Amino acid sequence: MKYNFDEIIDRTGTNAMNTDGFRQYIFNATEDMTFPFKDEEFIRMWIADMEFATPPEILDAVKERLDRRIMGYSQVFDPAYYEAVSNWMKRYYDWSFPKEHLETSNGIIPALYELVEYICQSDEKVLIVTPSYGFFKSAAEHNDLELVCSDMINEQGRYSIDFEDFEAKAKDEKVRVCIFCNPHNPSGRVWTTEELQRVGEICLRNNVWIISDEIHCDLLRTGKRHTPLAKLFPDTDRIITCMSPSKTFNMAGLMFSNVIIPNEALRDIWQARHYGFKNPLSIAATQAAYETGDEWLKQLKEYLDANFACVEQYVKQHLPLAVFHIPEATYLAWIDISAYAPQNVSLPLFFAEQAGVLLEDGHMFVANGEGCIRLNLACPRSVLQEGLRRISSVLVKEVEEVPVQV
Ligand SMILES: Cc1ncc(COP(=O)(O)O)c(C/N=C2\CONC2=O)c1O
Repeated sequence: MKYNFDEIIDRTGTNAMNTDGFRQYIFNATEDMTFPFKDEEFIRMWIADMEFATPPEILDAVKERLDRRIMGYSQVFDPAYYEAVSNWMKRYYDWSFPKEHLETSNGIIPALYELVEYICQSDEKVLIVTPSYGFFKSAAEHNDLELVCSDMINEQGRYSIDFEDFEAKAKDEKVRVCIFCNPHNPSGRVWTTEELQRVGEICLRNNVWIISDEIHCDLLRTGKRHTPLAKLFPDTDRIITCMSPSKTFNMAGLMFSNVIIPNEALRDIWQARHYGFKNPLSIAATQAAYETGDEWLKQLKEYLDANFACVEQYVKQHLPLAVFHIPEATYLAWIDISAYAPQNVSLPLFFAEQAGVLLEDGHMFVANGEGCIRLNLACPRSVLQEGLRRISSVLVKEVEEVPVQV
C-alpha cells in the first residue's frame, strides 16, 4: 500500500493543540491575542505532532474496538499487548526485557513527573543536558526539585555532551536522577554507543538513576539504528526506559506510553501510586501500531528524508549563513539563524506576526539554544516549502534592510 503524505488534512474543530493551543503554549496569551493572519492562514511548524493521517491500520483497530460497543474501565490484560511490544523491540532494537518490567502510562510527560517524584527525596536534584525538551525542566519544577543543566557542546551545529561538565554535576551527591533524551530533542542526535556508555557509567557510578526518554527512537533517518540505553547495561536496574508509538505514528492524543521499570521496589511504588486504568481505544491503537506499523513507518521515513533534503537545499540556497545539519533522528529541524535573526525580539512572535509561521525557538528549550529555531517537518512537502519561503522572506528582507555602513 502507498500512503499519501502529501494530503492536506483539515484539523480545525478537532480540539488540536496544533491549531488552537498555540497562543497559550507559545505566547502565554489568551484566545483574544490577534495576528495579521487568520488562524487557518498560519503555517504550523511548532508542536511535535504530525500533519499526516494516523496509519489506517491503527485507525481500523480503534474502530474494531469501538464495534465492541462497551467502553468500560480497562487495563492491559491481554498478553498479545506485551507480545506486540516485545516483538517490535526485538525487530528494531534487538533488545528484550521481562514482561513484569512493563508498565504503561497516560503519556511520557506524566511518567516523567511520577518517576521523578518516586525516585527523589525533597532536597535532591534532577540532571539534564541542554538544550532540552522543556518538560524535562517541568518534571523537576512539578516536584519542587532543583534542576541541574549541563550545556552540550555546539560545534557549528553539531551537538555533543560535555562529559567533563556532565560528570562534575553528576558527582553532586544531591543529584539523584538524570532525565536523558535518547535520541535527543531538539538536536536530533542519535547517541553513539560510546556516548551512551559514558552517560550510563557516569550516572551509575555516582548513584544517579537514569530515566531514558526514547520517544523519538523510531523516527530515524533511513539506515540509522536506535540503541536503548538500558540495552548496554543489562546488569543494572537503575535505568527506566520510556517509549511510545505516539510520536512515531501520530497518535499523541491517545495518551499512551510504555514505561519499563526493572527495579522491583520502584515498580511496587509505581503500581501502588500510579492511576492504573487506561483508555481501551489507546490500548488497541498502541498494540496495532507495534503489530502493523512497519510499512507505514518505512514510507514515512522516506518522506521525511526527502523533507530534510528539501530544507538542507533551501537553507544552503536562501540562508547560506544559517547553520543546519540534517538530524539523525526526529522530524524536527534545529536551525541556527543567528546571522539573520532580528536582535532582542521573541523569534516565535516575530515569525508569527511577520511571516505567518508558528515555530519554537531556543528559549523554549531550557537553555543553550540562543539564536536557534525548531521547525516541525512532519507535514506535506507543499506546506514545508511555503513555510520555508515565508521564513526566508522575512529574514533576508530583514538583512537587506540593515543600512550599509558608510
Ligand atoms: C523527549 C520527549 N519526551 C516526551 C514527549 C511527550 O510525550 P507524551 O507525554 O506525549 O507521551 C515529547 C514530545 N515532544 C514534543 C511535543 O511537542 N513539541 C515537542 O517537542 C518529547 O519530545
